[in-house]
Amino acid sequence: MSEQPAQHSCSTGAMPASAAPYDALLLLSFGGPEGPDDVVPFLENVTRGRGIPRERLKEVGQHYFLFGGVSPINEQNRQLLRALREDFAAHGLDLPVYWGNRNWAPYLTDTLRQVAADGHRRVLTLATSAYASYSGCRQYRENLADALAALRGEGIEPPRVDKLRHYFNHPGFVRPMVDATLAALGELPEEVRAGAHLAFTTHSIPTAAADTSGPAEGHGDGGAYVAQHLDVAALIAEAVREETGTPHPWRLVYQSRSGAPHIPWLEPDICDHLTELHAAGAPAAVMVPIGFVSDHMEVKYDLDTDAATRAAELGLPVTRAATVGADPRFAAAVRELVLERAATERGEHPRRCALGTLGPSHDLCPVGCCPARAPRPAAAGADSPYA
Ligand SMILES: CC1=C(CCC(=O)O)c2cc3nc(cc4[nH]c(cc5[nH]c(cc1n2)c(C)c5CCC(=O)O)c(CCC(=O)O)c4C)C(CCC(=O)O)=C3C
Ligand SMILES: [Fe+2]
Repeated sequence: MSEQPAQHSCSTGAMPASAAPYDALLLLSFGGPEGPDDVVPFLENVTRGRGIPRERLKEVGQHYFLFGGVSPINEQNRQLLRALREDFAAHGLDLPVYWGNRNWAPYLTDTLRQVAADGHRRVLTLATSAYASYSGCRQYRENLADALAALRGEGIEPPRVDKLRHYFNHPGFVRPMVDATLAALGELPEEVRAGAHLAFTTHSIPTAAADTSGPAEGHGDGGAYVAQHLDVAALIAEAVREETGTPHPWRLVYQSRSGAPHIPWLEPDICDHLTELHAAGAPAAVMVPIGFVSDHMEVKYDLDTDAATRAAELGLPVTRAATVGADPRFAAAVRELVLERAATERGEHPRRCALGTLGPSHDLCPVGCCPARAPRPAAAGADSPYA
C-alpha cells in the first residue's frame, strides 16, 4: 500500500486544529520494570488480587530478568510521547500530552495530580490498547476511577476524564501494520515467501471475557474482542494480497496465556499453530502482532524468543512484523481522533474514519461494556460515577 497521506486523512483541511473543550491528552499505559529490582514489585502490582498462579509469575519474572529486568514498554511510550508532541506541534495543535501507567512509574494517580495542578479541567485519554476487552479497556477505566477517587481523597477537585474510541480499525493503525507485514515477508528466504502463512497474533484472554467484550447488546456473537481482531487481520491480509498479488493463507492465533489450566482461554496458541503449520507442510510463516501497540515484552519474549525458538526447532522459517510503535501515521491518527472527539463534544458531526466492516467504535462505553467479574467503579463511560 503506497503512502498517500491526503487520502488517508479523515480530517477536513478546513477543520481548525482545536481540541476544545479538551485541554490535555493523557497517554495511559501498562508500565513495566526499568531494572532488576523493579521486577518483583512490578509483578505484585500487576497481579494484585488477580489469582495468577505462582509458577506463572516466576516464569514471567524470568522473562524480564533475561532482558536485564528492563521492559521495553516504557521506552516505547517515551518515543510515542515524542511522536505525538512533534505531530501536534507540526499541525498547530496546542494540547499538552501527559503520560501515566497502571502498574509502574509514572503512576496514573501522580500524573493526574500534576494535570490538575497545571490547571487542566478536561482530559482525553489514549490507552495503549486498540481493542475492546476487560484488560484492554474497562480495567483502564477502573484505574482512572481509582485515581480520581484518590485525588478527591486528597481534597483535589479532579479533572473530567474521557477516553478515545477504540482505534483498531483506524487507517493510521492498520496501514503501518500492512507495511510491517510486507517488510517481514521480505525478510523470508525468497523461495518460501510466496507460500508463507500469516499468523495474526494477540493476547489470549479467558473465553468468558472474550464472549462479554464490547457493548452488552453485542454479547452473544462471540464478543467484540475476537470480531475486531478478525476485521483487522482480514484488512491486512487483503492489502498484502493487493500489494504482492499473492493470497497468503492466514489465521488469528493467541499468545501469552496465563491463569489456571482448567479455565478456557482463546486458542490456538501461536506455538501450537506454528507446529500445526509445519506438520501441514507450510513452507514459512510471518507473525503479525496486531493485538499490541508496541514491541513490548509480550512481543520480545513470547514471540521473538519463545515462538521463534519453536519455529527454529521445527525448521520453519519465521519472521515477525513490527508493531505500530511511534510511527508518524499512528501519531497523526491520534491527532485526528482527538480532533474528531473534540468536535463531537462541541456538538458538531465530524467524519469518523474507520476501515473494514465494523465501522467506527463507540465514543462512550455503554453500561455493561466489557464487564468485570467483580463490579467496580469505572470512569470515562456511561456508568462513570464522575461527571
Ligand atoms: C488483552 C491484554 C493485553 C493487550 C492490551 C493492553 O496492552 O492492555 C495485555 C497487555 C500487556 N500485558 C502485560 C504484562 C502482563 N500481563 C499479565 C496478565 C494478563 N494480561 C491479560 C490481558 C492482556 N494483557 C490477562 C487477561 C492477564 C491475566 C490476568 C490479569 O492480570 O488480568 C501479567 C501477569 C503475568 C502473566 O500472566 O503473564 C503481566 C506481567 C504487558 C506489559 C509488557 C511489558 O512489560 O513490556 C502488556 C502491554
Ligand atoms: Fe497482559
